[in-house]
Amino acid sequence: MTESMPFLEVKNVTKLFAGEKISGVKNISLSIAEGKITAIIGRSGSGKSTLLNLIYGLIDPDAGRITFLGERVWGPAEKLIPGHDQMKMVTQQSDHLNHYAKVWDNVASLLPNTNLTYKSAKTTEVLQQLRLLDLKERRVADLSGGERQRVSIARALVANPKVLLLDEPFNQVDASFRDNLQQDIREIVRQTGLTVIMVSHDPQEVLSLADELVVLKDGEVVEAGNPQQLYQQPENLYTATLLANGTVFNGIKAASLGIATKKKTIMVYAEGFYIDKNSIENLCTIEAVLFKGFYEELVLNNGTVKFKTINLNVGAYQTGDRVSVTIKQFLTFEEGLA
Ligand SMILES: Nc1ncnc2c1ncn2[C@@H]1O[C@H](COP(=O)(O)OP(=O)(O)OP(=O)(O)O)[C@@H](O)[C@H]1O
Repeated sequence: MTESMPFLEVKNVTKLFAGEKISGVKNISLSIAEGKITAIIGRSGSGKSTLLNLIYGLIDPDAGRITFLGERVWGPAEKLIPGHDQMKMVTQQSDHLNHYAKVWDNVASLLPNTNLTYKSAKTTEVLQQLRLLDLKERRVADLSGGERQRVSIARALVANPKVLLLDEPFNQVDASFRDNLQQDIREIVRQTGLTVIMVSHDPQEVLSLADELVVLKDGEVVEAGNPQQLYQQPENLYTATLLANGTVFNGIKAASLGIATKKKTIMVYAEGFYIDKNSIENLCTIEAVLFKGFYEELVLNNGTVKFKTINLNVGAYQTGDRVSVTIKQFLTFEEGLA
């Protein structure tokens, strides 16, 4: 690959579906960086899966083109077996697994028998990377949902694809299992230079896992950048509400909290408030204390507006307490509330 050649490029791609209302993706252009994890985020129906399917070549664009390593990605209209040879996709359904075969065979069967030493070594390597080696003799039918997802990913990786596409792959996996799997994927990316493009609904997941975020709204890219930048300085209210837990106010309500701005909308993240039990400025009532484990969510009301904040000092506040609230930081937007 030459220096100037983009790794994977989506250029002015449109794919529309006729339905009650026209939907799909519209005039999308983006460049995917090699060896990085790019997450596509957006509300339900914003076109995330459609974009992933277009990149993989599972559907044909109406207009525009996708190029991978300088060559066009062809869709089913031009290609008999859909899906690019150097990409692999894993979705929530692990239907392609043979549930009655062992984990080992499900993974090894993707490699040819021309070099049995390589086949065995590569299968061992991938099973090890995905912490499946101890389960290699188990039938897929006897595995948990999370373990099956690991097998699906191992199967996808055994043939050394350049790109792994993940469509909400961690949805059915419990939180601790998901964290471990995410760390393992990060490690594989670091070790092998694999490029990952994932679709996710989960803000925690994309913020901790992705190097780059692409935000889709109604089939269009509204914003893209690294997670920290998009979390701290989103250009759009839409992006802020996708990524952060916070409260959105109009100007009048914001004024009641001491924020003066000409912008239409204000968002304060849950961590943007400062609570003080001992001050009498800007008093608010605690309407609810929601235990979340190592922190609590407090629902507060100042008589004009209700909002939520987090409190790490678990047990310090009770429902009905009056506390002083100061806003440490907030974001302003020209957009009105949707
Ligand atoms: N094959 C299809 N035929 C008709 N409409 C479709 C088809 N595929 C997708 N759509 C529509 O295109 C829009 C985008 O769908 P897509 O599945 O890409 O969204 P998404 O962001 O992945 O949503 P979700 O998060 O709910 O999975 C939706 O309105 C959907 O109904």
